[in-house]
Amino acid sequence: MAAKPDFTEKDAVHDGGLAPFNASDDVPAYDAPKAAAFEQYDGGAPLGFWTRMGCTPESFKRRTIADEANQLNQTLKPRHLHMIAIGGSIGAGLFVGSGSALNRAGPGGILLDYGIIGIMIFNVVYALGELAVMYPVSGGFYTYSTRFIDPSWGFAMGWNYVFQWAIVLPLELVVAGITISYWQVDVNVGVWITMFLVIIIAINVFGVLGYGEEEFWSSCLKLAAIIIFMIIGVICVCGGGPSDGQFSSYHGARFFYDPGAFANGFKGVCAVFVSAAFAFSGTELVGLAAAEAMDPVKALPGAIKQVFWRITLFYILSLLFVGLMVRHDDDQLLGNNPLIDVTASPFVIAAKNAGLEGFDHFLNVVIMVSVISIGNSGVYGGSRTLTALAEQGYAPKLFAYVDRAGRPLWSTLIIIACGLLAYINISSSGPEIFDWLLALSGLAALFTWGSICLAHIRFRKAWAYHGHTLDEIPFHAIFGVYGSWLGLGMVILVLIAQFYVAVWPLGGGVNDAEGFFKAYLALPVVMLFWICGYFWKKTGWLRTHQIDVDTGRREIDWPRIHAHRARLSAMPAWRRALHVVF
Ligand SMILES: NC(=[NH2+])NCCC[C@H](N)C(=O)O
Repeated sequence: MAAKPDFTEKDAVHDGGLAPFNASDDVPAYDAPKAAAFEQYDGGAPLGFWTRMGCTPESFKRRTIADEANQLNQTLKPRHLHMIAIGGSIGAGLFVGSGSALNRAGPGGILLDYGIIGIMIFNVVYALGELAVMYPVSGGFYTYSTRFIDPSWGFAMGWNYVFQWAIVLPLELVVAGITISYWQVDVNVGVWITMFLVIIIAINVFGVLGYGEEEFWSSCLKLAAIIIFMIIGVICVCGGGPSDGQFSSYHGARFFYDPGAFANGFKGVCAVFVSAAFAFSGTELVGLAAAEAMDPVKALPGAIKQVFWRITLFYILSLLFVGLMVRHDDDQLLGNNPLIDVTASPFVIAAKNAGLEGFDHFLNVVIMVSVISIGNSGVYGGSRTLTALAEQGYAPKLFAYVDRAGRPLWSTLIIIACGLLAYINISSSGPEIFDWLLALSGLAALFTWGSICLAHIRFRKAWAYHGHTLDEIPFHAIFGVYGSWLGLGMVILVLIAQFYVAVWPLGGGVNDAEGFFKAYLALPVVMLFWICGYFWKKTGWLRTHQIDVDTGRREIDWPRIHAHRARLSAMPAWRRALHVVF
């Protein structure tokens, strides 16, 4: 192993009295958890259980704990982070939206689309992990853009992220309401929307723990559903389906030949990138949640590795089976709205075609739970980012208020208030408005990911410039800076592909202005924020020598890391390879 890197002063503190390295630990344990103290005390006074849970009037008072940079709780356990990485914010985009994607691109096309976005997000999450282990983030990874790219761009990215989630919440509430109509209950969707909104408010009373626990269980449910779906898929494709269904004899990959692997050729593939991006968006939340974890340095690398499973199991394998079991020219795929009409879910259609009684109902429940969980992720992601913006002076100070239960009170309330937009869907112009919201949020995610990659690239450059070595980085992005270049390059290509279909849409001809902006609205929105940020902060692109890589670095327990690295390099190659993905 390489020589011990230059220690910072902070690290020197750790050189005495270290806990012995625990060889049975599978993930590196770098620094000691400092969570418990935040839980029990606030400004010196011990808090009661219900106050910490956010249920007493006392909980709503302003928190005044010592760590000024992070007033949030640090209570998420590794299991929460792991499940957030595996299944957090998977929902309508995958379960329902993939139907219209299949229709537009064909089974081979969607594999290509989701595969490309998958490789992109894989690199994004690793880049984010490397940065988050180095620099503790309190509530917003857009701060990496501020620090390493350009403060005005950081401003734009922060607000862009808040808006993405603020508009996703009402969207998910509507989808949840519509899942119920699958059972043909004769009750106005407004009633269901209200009910789901109340559920989300109730979860948020418990702050980050409510979010963590809800994501944990809903991800378990999603994981179970996907695994069941794939087992059924294997059986059906091999011909073991019920005798009254489509899969009673060997089926194989025939839909890849007839009607074909690609539906609209190259253009079809280009047209589906944004739907795929929408389905993947939220994967980056694990980096945000790290700020509220007990021991992020230990838990985050482990959680980040789960993203590989998320991409392969949830997206690639499940869509492979979808493509094997549903014809891309199946009329049922043409729902009223690509995301909102649950009957157009290819998972439901596959089960129906197989003649499996009841599976569609089960999937419908899964979809309903997932979309509520994403609504909740929306409240989480939006409120934390808004709080961080306020702390940095990029948003009104009011939103920096964190109460004694560790909840960013006003930011949470304002994002929940955006959920009320769901009711406009009930009016006749509702679906039209939703098309716009959807277009906005899918593309917006691409800007977030691109800037995470760019921030990582800039960080590595400045890191070397200031004379640091790679050994001083506790957790490395798996493909290093090349991974981030790949991620960034893919984001740019996808933006170009989307531009191409925005101008020359699938149906043929040239798009009108409305159609173009529907497909590309996020760009002017981001640009607007960027310009506002520029006039406000009056700063531009940061030169390498201007980038400060030392302030606010996490205290790292180096001897432990060295012990861990030594242990790793002593392993046989196959175990090291396994260690990369498990
Ligand atoms: N920030 C966002 N664009 N969030 C949207 C999350 C959508 C979620 N991935 C889904 O499949 O429904």
